[in-house]
Amino acid sequence: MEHFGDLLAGQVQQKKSAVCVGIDPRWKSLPESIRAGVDSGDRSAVAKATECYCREVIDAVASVTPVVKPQAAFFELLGPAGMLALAGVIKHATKAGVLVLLDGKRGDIGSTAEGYADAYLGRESAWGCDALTVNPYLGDDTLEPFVHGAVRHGAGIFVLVKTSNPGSGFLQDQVLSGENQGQTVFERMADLVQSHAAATQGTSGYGAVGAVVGATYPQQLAALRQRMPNAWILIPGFGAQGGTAADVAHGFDSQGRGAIVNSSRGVIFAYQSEQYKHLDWQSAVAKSAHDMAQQLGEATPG
Ligand SMILES: O=c1ccn([C@@H]2O[C@H](COP(=O)(O)O)[C@@H](O)[C@H]2O)c(=O)[nH]1
Repeated sequence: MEHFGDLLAGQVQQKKSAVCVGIDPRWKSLPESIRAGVDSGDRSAVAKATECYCREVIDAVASVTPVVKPQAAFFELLGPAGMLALAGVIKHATKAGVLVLLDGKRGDIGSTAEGYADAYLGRESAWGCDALTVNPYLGDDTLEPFVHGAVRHGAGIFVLVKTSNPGSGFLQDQVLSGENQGQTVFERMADLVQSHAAATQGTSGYGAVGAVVGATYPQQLAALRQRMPNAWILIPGFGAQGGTAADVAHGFDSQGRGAIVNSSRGVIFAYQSEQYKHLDWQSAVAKSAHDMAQQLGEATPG
């Protein structure tokens, strides 16, 4: 079984791209040609059309995208039919040679966490994902089952450390007292992630346990890169949330490795922007992913 950290490193190297395309299929933003004739009140029909759109997005970006990140929320809101669509999207990406990182932000008490880990992680699991985002803020005991599950199933996890949203400082930037005096909550979390990443590292030097750090906090991203030398960093917040290529460059190591940068709306709805309006929607999506890969390549070291 290939080690997840090495598998991702291999894919990034092969495709010469650190782009992670986020699959957040908001129905109202889908191309007119996909929505035509579909009753927006019929969840089953919407889910089928959504799956169709997501498959076409994946085909358009597969050559330049080592990994896609379906956002569970946009499938869950379509009910059971949406979950079937999600399963179809995961299978399609896998067949297209693209790794699947499901953005489900799971987290619960240990025994339940074990259930989530076994449900989602690894190609043989019910959902067949290569990786999953995990919310660790219930405590270290709730992270462990995900770490063990990832190792057992040859998969990876990305743990929320410093999230991209404006309110992330409310809890994550709080300074601790006592044993860890002076550290912020997110630094303490980063140290926990690094210890799991080091313990699970493969030949690439990167582990099966990675971190989520927002592009919207470039200074913290730079510091966290140093603090977690063995952790892959998933960087959301590029594009639509304001993060730039110069901002995310801080998340890569000195050889330009160790990070993947997510853009959802900026890529999958590229046909809505002035820049790509002259293209058909699939070409607009493909071109924006290529342009993003180029921008990242130019901004990163190595
Ligand atoms: O800190 C975080 C963690 C996750 N996300 C998710 O990433 C995408 C971002 O979408 P854009 O359209 O590129 O803004 C979305 O699914 C978020 O839930 C994040 O933004 N920040």
